[in-house]
Amino acid sequence: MAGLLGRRKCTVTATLMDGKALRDIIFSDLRIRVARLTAAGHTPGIATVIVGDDPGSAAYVRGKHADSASIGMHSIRHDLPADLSQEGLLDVIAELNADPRCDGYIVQLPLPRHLHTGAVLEAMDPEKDADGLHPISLGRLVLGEAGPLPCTPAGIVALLRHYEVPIAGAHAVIIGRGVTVGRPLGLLLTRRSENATVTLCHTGTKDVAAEIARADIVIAAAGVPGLVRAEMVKPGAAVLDVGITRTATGLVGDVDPAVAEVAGFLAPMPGGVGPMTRAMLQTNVVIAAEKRYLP
Ligand SMILES: Nc1nc2c(c(=O)[nH]1)N[C@@H](CN(C=O)c1ccc(C(=O)N[C@@H](CCC(=O)O)C(=O)O)cc1)CN2
Ligand SMILES: [Mg+2]
Repeated sequence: MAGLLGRRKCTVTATLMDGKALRDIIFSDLRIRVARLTAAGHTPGIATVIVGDDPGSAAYVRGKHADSASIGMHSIRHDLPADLSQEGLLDVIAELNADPRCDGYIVQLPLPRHLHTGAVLEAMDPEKDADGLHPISLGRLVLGEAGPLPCTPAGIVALLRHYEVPIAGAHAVIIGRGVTVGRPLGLLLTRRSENATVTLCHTGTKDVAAEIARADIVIAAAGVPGLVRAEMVKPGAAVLDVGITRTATGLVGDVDPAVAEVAGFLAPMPGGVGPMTRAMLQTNVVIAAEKRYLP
């Protein structure tokens, strides 16, 4: 806990939600499933598409390939120049849609501003949508039908379940309405299988602190360093930090470390939700391959 809380004297009450430990458990299961597919004649494959050279995005993509190698999958990389045209990107998407070695793929977000993210996601084969961000996948989520789930929201629900945080009947406050986290997480937590009551906060929310104070579960995905402070949090609440801001001194989350003195559960950044995002991506690809190649 010293790394999390620095040198301040404090009394930690929160159970740390260890995303790396849960990721390792998930990867052990995926290794077995990948071996089964390989024995059946098809080694599953993931592909990534990244446009431009943003160092953060490049690091996430490297992580995705390292993860797939570690569970025995093969992977395909498309590292494309920042000035790539929309047509050029759609050509790569069409290639991956047709490639039988690729069971699932992602387009790393955000894309450069001149590219139309919605049109790119829509051009993907929904059966190969490893991120759960295709409009058909999001529509299935709205309708409560089976389909790939967006990785960060799915990872958050898996963490809450693993640590037996009560979700049904809980009041969950999500801060941030982005398409990769906040918006689909609201849909996920309000499914009958989760049954939470959700408040989705955003830049138009009048009093975010008042919303946080009422929450049993707080998910901070705003990208505002230290947004959630100890005095805002209901004692015993579960707090999950999804925010990542790159500063001169390193990465900073949306949750002030002193929250660990008040919360019942804390998923810190790093080491909480991030590794679960990675685990859910590999899971989505293995599921896609199983659907295609196992009876
Ligand atoms: N196509 C997608 N783009 C983006 C997604 C996504 O799910 N699909 N999510 C984020 C980036 N992301 C994966 O792509 C991602 C973010 C953070 C982490 C992570 O492990 N974070 C670490 C801390 C960061 C670090 O150590 O460098 C942690 O929390 O422990 C993994 C994946 C936006 N784009
Ligand atoms: Mg754009």
